Amino acid sequence: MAKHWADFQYEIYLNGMTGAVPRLPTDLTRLEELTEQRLGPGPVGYVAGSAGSGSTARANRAALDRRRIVPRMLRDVHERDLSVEVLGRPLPAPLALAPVGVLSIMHPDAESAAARAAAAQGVPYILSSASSTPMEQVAEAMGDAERWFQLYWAKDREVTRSFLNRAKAAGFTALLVTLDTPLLAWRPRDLDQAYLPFLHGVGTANYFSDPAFQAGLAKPVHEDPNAAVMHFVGMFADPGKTWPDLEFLRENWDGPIVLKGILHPDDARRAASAGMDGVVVSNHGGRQVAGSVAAADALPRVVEAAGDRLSVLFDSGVRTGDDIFKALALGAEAVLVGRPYAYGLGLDGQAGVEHVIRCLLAEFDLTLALSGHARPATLGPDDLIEENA
Ligand SMILES: Cc1cc2nc3c(=O)[nH]c(=O)nc-3n(C[C@H](O)[C@H](O)[C@H](O)COP(=O)(O)O)c2cc1C
Ligand SMILES: CC(C)CC(=O)C(=O)O
Repeated sequence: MAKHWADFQYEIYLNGMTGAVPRLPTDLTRLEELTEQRLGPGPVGYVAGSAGSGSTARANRAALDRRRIVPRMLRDVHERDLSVEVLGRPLPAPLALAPVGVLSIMHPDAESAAARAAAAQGVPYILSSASSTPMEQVAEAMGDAERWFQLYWAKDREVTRSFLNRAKAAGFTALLVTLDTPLLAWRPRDLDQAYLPFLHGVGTANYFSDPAFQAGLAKPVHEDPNAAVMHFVGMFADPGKTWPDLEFLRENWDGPIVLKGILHPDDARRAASAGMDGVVVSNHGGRQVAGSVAAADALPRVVEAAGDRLSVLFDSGVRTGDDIFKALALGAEAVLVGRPYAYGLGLDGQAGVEHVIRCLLAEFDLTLALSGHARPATLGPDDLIEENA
């Protein structure tokens, strides 16, 4: 019998018989405010912030909220199985932790704690290129648990080649290449506080520990850390890249490659033609293009363009189990969640991240059951209506 994630609900109630209540709220939309109270506006501002006036982040939420579930009755949901296969890998549920860099601004155990939480709950951890902990150290914290690597595609080919070799050697099985961040967007919350973690050397661990990166420096990192930071800023992304450049990645990575940040169906078609394995429909949680299409509004057209040639994953705005239901009903195979687990980490370390995963999946399991489904595979567009469409 598959695990029933919904059992977390009764675990909480039964613990309550001895006077215990959850350390963190089970409505995950409350985490941002709590984290800000606990950690102050600087770091939380970086995590919570988005591009421009925040219209894309708001649109992400509105597009999910506007879609309403139409539950079905009497369909035997007694035994349920949330497991799915994504990129040829069996997953216990259609959820992975999104790549979120610079996590040491939230908690000293940073990515290692988040990765351990993902491993404990069995969901894939996607490590950011801009992590505050070197990839080998995070991999070690995870044992043989499922891990994927997110690539910021550097200007310097040798650094990219070196990252791919290191990630492979450290057991990362899939590569997510983020395409929506060739430049850092206009982010007023960070600008108004003049706060950017990278300038303080946070989020540079993979680079500073990399022989190919070090080869580009006049002096070792510890002798001139400011020069190392400026070298990172100048090379971590490359606005000059075009579609034919993907060949280099295909040649240097033999596992699945997924393009993150796809919103237009033609870009999904190009991804398939370029031999990619999947896409993440994402607007980077509203952090890049202000005024962008909401990720959930872009999803159906990308799913149609992808056909059976690409795996389609989804992120940007997922906060609840019913959001996962909606993304899957619109055609995503799985979702990634970003900020909520970063807040969980900030509030309670590894346990906080595990709390976020368990809440999301318990609520998804219950939403699935209460709407007449025993498995993610039976979800489809008929399960939703769009208000005011
Ligand atoms: C603080 C922060 C750092 C992030 N760092 C990265 C990163 O290094 N690489 C990447 O591809 N996406 C990064 N993202 C974007 C996430 O992977 C994901 O697309 C986004 O958070 C999803 O939206 P959500 O936060 O609403 O769940 C970051 C997001 C946040 C909030
Ligand atoms: C700009 C990156 C290095 C980090 C990131 O993706 C983000 O802050 O959204």
